[in-house]
Amino acid sequence: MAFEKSPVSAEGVENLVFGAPGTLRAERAVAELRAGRPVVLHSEKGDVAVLALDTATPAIYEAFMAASADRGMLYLTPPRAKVLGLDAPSGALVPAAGLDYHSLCQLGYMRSSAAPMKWSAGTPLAAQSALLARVALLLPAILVADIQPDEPLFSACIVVMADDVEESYRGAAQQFQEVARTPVPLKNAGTCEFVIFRGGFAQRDQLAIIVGKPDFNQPVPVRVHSSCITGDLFGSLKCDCGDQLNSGLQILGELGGGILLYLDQEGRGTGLASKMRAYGLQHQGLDTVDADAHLGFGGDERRYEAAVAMLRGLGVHSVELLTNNPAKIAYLSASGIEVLARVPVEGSVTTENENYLRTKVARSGHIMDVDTMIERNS
Ligand SMILES: Nc1nc2c(ncn2[C@@H]2O[C@H](COP(=O)(O)OP(=O)(O)OP(=O)(O)O)[C@@H](O)[C@H]2O)c(=O)[nH]1
Ligand SMILES: [Zn+2]
Repeated sequence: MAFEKSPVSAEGVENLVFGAPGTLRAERAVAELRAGRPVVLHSEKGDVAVLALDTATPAIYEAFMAASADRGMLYLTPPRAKVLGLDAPSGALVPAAGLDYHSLCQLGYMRSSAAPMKWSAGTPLAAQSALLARVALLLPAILVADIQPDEPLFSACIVVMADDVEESYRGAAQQFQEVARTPVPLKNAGTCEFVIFRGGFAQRDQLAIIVGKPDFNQPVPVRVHSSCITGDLFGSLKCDCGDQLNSGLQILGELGGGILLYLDQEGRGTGLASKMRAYGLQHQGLDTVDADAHLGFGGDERRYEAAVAMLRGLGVHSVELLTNNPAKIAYLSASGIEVLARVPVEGSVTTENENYLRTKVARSGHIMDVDTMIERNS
């Protein structure tokens, strides 16, 4: 049979090759920020040049301030502003002119910092810029400078539309494709099927592990587990993640099979570097939530679009969720995955993780009874 080629427009080719343009811009901007280069965020209300402190250097900072005629402002996210004692529910903007790079970092994310004397309320554009830095797995401490759309000194920068980042989490941008599926024999869970998905914003490969032979016509037991390299891989005693990973796999087997989604979301979505910085602050006596707030992060920065897309890709619409975290149940339910039951997944309590577990209950609403867990272990 003759194969008829359909003509492809230039725009069609671009979409075919590069994906949705908004997502592409956001992904390029993320790469630029990680490389320590500024990007421009554009909205109808104006443009801002953005620089992430995490990857900048004193020289880049000085060049940024010179190019923006000293208009650079340090954006403090709402949690960071609160840590500094500011009443700033939308975050705060602090003029950077006159501050050297070290003082700026001090104010942006370090522990011993006094509240700034001069500040104004944060803007939506600054908040979107900080979101971009977070997606880049950088601290949300950023510099923003109002610029003209045609400002020549920033003309080489990648321009992102203000809505690109949030849009990238939605709709077509969240399509995942299964790229590999293979059996892997696991020590404690028998031979499982490892399914690799690719897609979504930032294009990280994600892993679904099918334990046993779950019945996909019934609610499927599912564990949505966020990566914790310290706990899962190295057996760190500071958290319960490694235990939860193992008991999660075991419970799935006992329930007749199920799925474990292993999400690339180190440090509750803040990234490994920020998690280790937070550990540094925890060694100084802060709890897990306050340590993250010092760095400018909210209590939990994770999103579960990838989990929802993978479940859909596997043909799962109704689940029994293995978790102690009500936020996971709420997120999946709001995304159209029916959560019919919750199955608790507990790790063991150690001297090193007891406070962490109690903080999860007291400040993050996790459903756990730490005292009963201690009694059961003893
Ligand atoms: N920022 C930060 N992240 C941490 C810390 N300790 C562990 N984590 C991360 O916390 C997340 C824990 O993931 P999960 O076990 O899936 O989630 P959970 O919120 O405990 O919920 P359930 O285990 O389902 O009850 C992982 O991303 C870890 O890397 C910490 O002290 N600070
Ligand atoms: Zn952990």
